[in-house]
Amino acid sequence: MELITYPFVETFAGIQGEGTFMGMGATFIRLAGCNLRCAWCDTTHSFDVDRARRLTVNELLQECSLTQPLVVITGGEPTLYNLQPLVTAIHKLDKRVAIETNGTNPIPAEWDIDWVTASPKPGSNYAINCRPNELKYVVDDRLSVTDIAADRVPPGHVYLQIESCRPESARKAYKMVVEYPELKLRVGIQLHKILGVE
Ligand SMILES: Nc1nc2[nH]cc(C(=O)O)c2c(=O)[nH]1
Ligand code: SF4
Ligand SMILES: [Mg+2]
Repeated sequence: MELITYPFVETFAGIQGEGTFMGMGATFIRLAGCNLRCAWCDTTHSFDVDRARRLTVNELLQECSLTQPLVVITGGEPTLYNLQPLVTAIHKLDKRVAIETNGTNPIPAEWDIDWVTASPKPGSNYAINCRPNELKYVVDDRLSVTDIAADRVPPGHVYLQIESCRPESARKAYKMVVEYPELKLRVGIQLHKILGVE
């Protein structure tokens, strides 16, 4: 049987900079390739699948030092690949697995991912085709409150993330939280960018 390989971009130990687990020590695994092209994407270096090294689960785990309690699989769009073998291997090392997805693809329950962060994007008309634990919307000029699917996650699990630290985005996120209290939104930041780390 042919072993599954993943297009590998980078790994680093740091802190989860976004969402519910913000500030927690995390090992990041970034895979290449994305089915969208967002105007303000901050990981365009993950787009080129052809240039990425293809690693088996074992090779990937050798590459990463899984020192942190949480492992965040991100991209790009990591759901383009069957993540089940990778998640199973990480669980055997007694680590929890979170994923960062744009929400366009279903995530099979068999993958057994512990925490799904979906960040619906304008390029997919804010599609959510998985079952997220939390939602993260980048507040750009286009985002409207009608795009926000607060009913898809438990109350208080929708983050309005400020786009590229822009003051207009921060003001818009603030206003949305205050004007729509019934949606139980939260302003979200990217702590790693404020701290100047990866
Ligand atoms: N520190 C840190 N936290 C993150 N949370 C989600 C990230 C991502 O790029 O998906 C990310 C990232 O790139 N760095
Ligand atoms: S979905 Fe994420 S990785 Fe893909 S283009 Fe948009 S911001 Fe970049
Ligand atoms: Mg990032």
